[in-house]
Amino acid sequence: MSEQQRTTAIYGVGSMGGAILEGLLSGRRDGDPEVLAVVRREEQARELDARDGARSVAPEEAAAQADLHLLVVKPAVVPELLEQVRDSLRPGSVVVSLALGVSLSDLGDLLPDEVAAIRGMPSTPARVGQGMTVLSPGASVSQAQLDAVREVLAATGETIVLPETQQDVATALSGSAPAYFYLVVEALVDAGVAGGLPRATAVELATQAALGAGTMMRETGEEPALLRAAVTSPGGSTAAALRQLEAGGLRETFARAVEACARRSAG
Ligand SMILES: NC(=O)C1=CN([C@@H]2O[C@H](COP(=O)(O)OP(=O)(O)OC[C@H]3O[C@@H](n4cnc5c(N)ncnc54)[C@H](OP(=O)(O)O)[C@@H]3O)[C@@H](O)[C@H]2O)C=CC1
Ligand SMILES: O=C(O)[C@@H]1CCC=N1
Repeated sequence: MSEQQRTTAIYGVGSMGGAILEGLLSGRRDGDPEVLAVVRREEQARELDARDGARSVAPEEAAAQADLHLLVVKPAVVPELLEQVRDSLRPGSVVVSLALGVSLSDLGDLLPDEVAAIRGMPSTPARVGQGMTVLSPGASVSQAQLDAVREVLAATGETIVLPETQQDVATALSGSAPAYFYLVVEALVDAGVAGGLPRATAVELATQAALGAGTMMRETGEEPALLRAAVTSPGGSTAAALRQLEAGGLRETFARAVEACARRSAG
């Protein structure tokens, strides 16, 4: 995949594929190739064609034209899609499967030898350039191909390379994890409303607390436990709240949630 002429195709523009597409489009510079999108519905194709920088194409056309193929269909659709496009894929191109539980071994069985495969796990904050994609490259992926994939995905947020054996638990801490944080904010908002706050105010306060806590962790690099201790004044309100969360089994509940998520990813 050359640095200059890199065409990306996205197969499946649903929740996750749509988020990646938005991230890629917002990072697109003048002169960059269009992002090719493979969708099934006419109406969705028309909407995409109306977007600057995107073009809907048939699967075989995407396969023949793109250097980087991002599969963002449901896991069960991956085999039939690759069956459809495998003979059109160009040698030297890279397929990144972003589907839960689809292994490098599965991809190897479905792809020609001269097409490299990467297993990945993205997250929906890709839509606002704050995603994380966990990448596990197959044995035939060159450093140049991996670098090129990371460079394209940079428009959607961070990337990290991990061994495939860590993909299932990484999914529990990354791809699925935004949902846990939304649930926490939802629960806080409901509690705030019960305490008398207008809903919009409760949403604003809880969202800013989430954003502030995330930014503090990222920018200070401090252990979360230390940051939490700094909020917890002796004999104060935070200590009273944390005691209730611990009594409610928060840590054990998260441990079980992560185990269940990883188990589901492992199939
Ligand atoms: N949602 C998330 O946060 C994350 C999802 N993923 C992975 O992303 C993948 C998609 O998940 P998600 O976006 O949530 O699911 P969605 O159901 O929202 O999206 C799937 C999309 O694939 C489309 N599709 C189905 N078959 C084809 C086909 N043959 N060719 C082209 N498009 C097709 C569907 O189109 P139509 O609407 O017409 O049926 C739909 O738009 C899954 O494999 C999931 O594991 C990974 C990490 C996070
Ligand atoms: O729930 C799912 O299966 C997908 C994979 C990770 C996040 N969403």
